[in-house]
Amino acid sequence: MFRGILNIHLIASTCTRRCSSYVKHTRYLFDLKENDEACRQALKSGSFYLFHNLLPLVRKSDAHFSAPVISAQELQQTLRRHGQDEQKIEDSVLLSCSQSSNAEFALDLGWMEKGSLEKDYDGTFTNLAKTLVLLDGRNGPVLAQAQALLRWHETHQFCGKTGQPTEKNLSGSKRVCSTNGMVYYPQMCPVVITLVSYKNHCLLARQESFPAGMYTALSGFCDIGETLEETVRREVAEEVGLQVESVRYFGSQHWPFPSSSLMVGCHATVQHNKINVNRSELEDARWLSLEETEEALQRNILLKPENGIVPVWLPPTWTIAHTLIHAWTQKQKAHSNGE
Ligand SMILES: NC(=O)C1=CN([C@@H]2O[C@H](COP(=O)(O)OP(=O)(O)OC[C@H]3O[C@@H](n4cnc5c(N)ncnc54)[C@H](O)[C@@H]3O)[C@@H](O)[C@H]2O)C=CC1
Ligand SMILES: [Mg+2]
Repeated sequence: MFRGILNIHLIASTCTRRCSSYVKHTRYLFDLKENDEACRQALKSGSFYLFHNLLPLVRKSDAHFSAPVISAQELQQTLRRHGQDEQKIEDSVLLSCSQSSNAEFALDLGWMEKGSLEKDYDGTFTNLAKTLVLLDGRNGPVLAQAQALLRWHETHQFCGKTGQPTEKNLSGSKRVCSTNGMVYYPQMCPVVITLVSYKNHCLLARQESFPAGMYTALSGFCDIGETLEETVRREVAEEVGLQVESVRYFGSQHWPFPSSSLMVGCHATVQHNKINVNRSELEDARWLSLEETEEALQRNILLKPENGIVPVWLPPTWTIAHTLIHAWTQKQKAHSNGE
C-alpha cells in the first residue's frame, strides 16, 4: 500500500518536473518566435543546420547520412573567412530549442561558393529527397522541417495581393507585406496516408518514382472542402478501386515533399480484396500477408536485387508509413494470440 502510494507520488513528481520543463521550454520557444530581440540574442549562441539552395549539408559514413550541427561561433568564423557580412546569420529560420534552451536554426548559404563550404565543413550539400530515407534518428524530421520552412520563405518573398516585397520576422515564423501589412504564415497541405487491410493482409503500393523495391501505404492530398475521412475514401477508390468500409485515425507527421505536407495516418478496412490499380497513379499495389509485412519491416533500406528483383522494403522507422504498418502487424499478432 505504502509502496503503491510512493510510486504514485514518484510518478506525479516526475511528471510535474517533466511537465514544467516542457512548459518552460515551450514558452521560451514562443518568445523566440514572436520577439525579434530575444531571437537576435539566441542567434548569437544557437546551433545551425546549413543548406545551399535548399540542399542540406550532410556527412556520409557507410550507407548512412547525418547532418552536422554548426555552432554560431563556427558560422561567424566561416562568414568572416569568406569576406561575408556576419549579419547574414539573421536570414536564418528558427527550428526548435533544446531542453537546455539552446536554439536551433537553419540557414541557406546559397549565395556562397558551394565547393569551398563543403570543404570547410567536410560534408556535401545533398538532394534531400534522395537521402531522407537514409538519415537516422532526429536528422530526418529536423532536415524535413528546415527545408520546408526555407522553401516556404524562398517562394513567398512577394505579397500575393500587392506584388510588393514581404519581410521575414527574425525567427521566420511569418512574413509581412511591406506596404499593406498583410501577414503570411508558413503553410502545410493536408495529406492522408492510409493502410488498407482486409482480414490478415495489408495493401502496399509504389509509384514509379520510388527507389526500386520501396512500397508504402496509399497516400493522397486532401481536396478543398473534403474531410479527412472523405479523402481516405476517395483516394482508395481512385488508386486501387476499393470501397472503404471503416476509417480510423492513427497519427500524423510533417513531410517536406513536394513542398510541405501534414501527413495524417489512418487505418482503413475494405469489403473485398479485388484491386484494380490505377496505373496513372501507381506502378504497383499488392496485398502482403502478416509474415511478408513483418519481413518487409525489417528491411528499411534499398537492398541489392535477389535474382534480378529487389525485395520489398519499407520507409525508415521514423516515418508515419513505417509506424502505421508496424502498428497493424502488432494488432494482427495480438488478435491471433486472442488478446
Ligand atoms: N511520410 C511518409 O511516410 C510518406 C509520405 N508520402 C508523401 O505523400 C505525398 C502525397 O502522396 P501522393 O500519392 O503523391 O499524392 P496524390 O495521390 O494526391 O497524387 C499526387 C498528385 O496530386 C495532385 N495534387 C493535388 N493537390 C496537390 C498539392 N497540394 N500539392 C501537390 N500535388 C497535388 C498533383 O496532380 C499530384 O501529381 C507525397 O508528397 C509523398 O512524398 C507518401 C508516402 C509515405
Ligand atoms: Mg497517391
